[in-house]
Amino acid sequence: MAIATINPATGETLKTYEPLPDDAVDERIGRAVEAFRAYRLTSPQERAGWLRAAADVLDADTDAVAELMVTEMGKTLAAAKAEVGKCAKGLRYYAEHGPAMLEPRPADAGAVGAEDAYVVHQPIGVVLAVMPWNFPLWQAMRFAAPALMAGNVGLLKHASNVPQTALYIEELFRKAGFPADVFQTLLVGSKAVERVLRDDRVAAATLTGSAPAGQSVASIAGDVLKKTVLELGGSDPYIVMPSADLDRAAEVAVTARCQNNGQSCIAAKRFFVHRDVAEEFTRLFAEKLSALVVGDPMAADTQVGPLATESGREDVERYVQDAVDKGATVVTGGERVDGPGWFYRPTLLTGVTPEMDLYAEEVFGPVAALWTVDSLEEAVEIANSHPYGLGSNLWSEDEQERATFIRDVQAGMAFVNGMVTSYPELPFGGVKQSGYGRELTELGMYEFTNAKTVWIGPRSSQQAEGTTASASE
Ligand SMILES: O=CCCCC(=O)O
Repeated sequence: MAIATINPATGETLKTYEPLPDDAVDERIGRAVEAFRAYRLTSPQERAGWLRAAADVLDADTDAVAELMVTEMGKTLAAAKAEVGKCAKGLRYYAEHGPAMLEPRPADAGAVGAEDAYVVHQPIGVVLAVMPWNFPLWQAMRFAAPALMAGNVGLLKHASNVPQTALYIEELFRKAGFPADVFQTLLVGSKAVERVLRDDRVAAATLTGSAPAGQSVASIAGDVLKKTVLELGGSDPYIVMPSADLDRAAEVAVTARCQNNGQSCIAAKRFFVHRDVAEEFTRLFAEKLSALVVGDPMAADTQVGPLATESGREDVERYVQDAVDKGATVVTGGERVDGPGWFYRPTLLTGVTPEMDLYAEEVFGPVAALWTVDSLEEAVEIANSHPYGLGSNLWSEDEQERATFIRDVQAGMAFVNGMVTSYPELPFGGVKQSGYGRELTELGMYEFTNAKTVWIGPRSSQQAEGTTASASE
């Protein structure tokens, strides 16, 4: 894919970039290494100051950066502004809590015959971040805020369709006053990732993206024995039981499925509804989906903008057509919007069966697949049969059902009476083919630190004194 800004609302190519040649990439890695030499010695408080300054820069740049994201990948302007706000909040969160997370953790020195023993989290160096276009600012910040707080330096290989946002992120950290080259954007295609990851000067990598991209990065990293964190696809279940507030569950279902124009790894994609309430929930869900305003993402009243790429819309169309060919029913939507841009109508499908491609894959667009089930156990069993295990949602007032869901659902995140959302204050990540490792909180921060065990014995002088004292007793 060319490195270019192509407006998904019009299909117009606005700006193209030549990828950085290999020697320029090598030179930037060298600069990152130099930056790390000094940056690792800065105090957590200094880094917190720069993170706070970055949040202030974002506040000031909100309108410009939000418009840039809308132009590059088509999310609505309201969603883009909310994303900028979330990034500023995340930066401030790690500025406030990061220093405490990095305090040495004392161990039981007496139990190990030491005078002092503790664990100290030290930065590991240059971390490569391979990031997707769907939350072009937040996904990068979800990595950068804890990683920079910990004293690492970052190299960002962003998705090829958001080059201007990628360049803005480098500028953001520069404007915030971080030392030079602590965070650099590499405008390169995905083929360049292997070379960067194999470079001895790069310590680790994080990737948010597709399962195939994750497999590729994990296998290269395995070959050179480097740490990786992978946040891959999701096909989150959304289970609705008879005790749920159906109207609220349907309202949130619409947001959970259509957020970001349906293009989120943590979007609810498979809806399991108990037979007793299936008809009513389906009616409410379809009614609310079809009421969504689809259109120009810059317009204030738009709720669903275009898909980010032409090929992305073709994929969605293929999944829906395949399901319909194999017997699924389109309750609402099921078609593109005529005219320029890559718009697709919010869609509800029922009658989904295992033969359909969307059953075990991820549909990256506003398409909800609904199953009628007879019990929570049945819902969880079908949900768990999917290769992904990122987030999961349950709507129920029943304590026993909640406990069963939390215990049995195979997912990195379980949300009850709400929709899966990332918060700077909560760990984020999945299991199975959704990846491994965690982002955010101290768990995320520690992924890219060396948890160094420190054991300090008594000083020789003390030992000698102790020996003399006991000899004279
Ligand atoms: O595609 C993944 C979306 C994650 C969004 C988030 O972190 O909120």
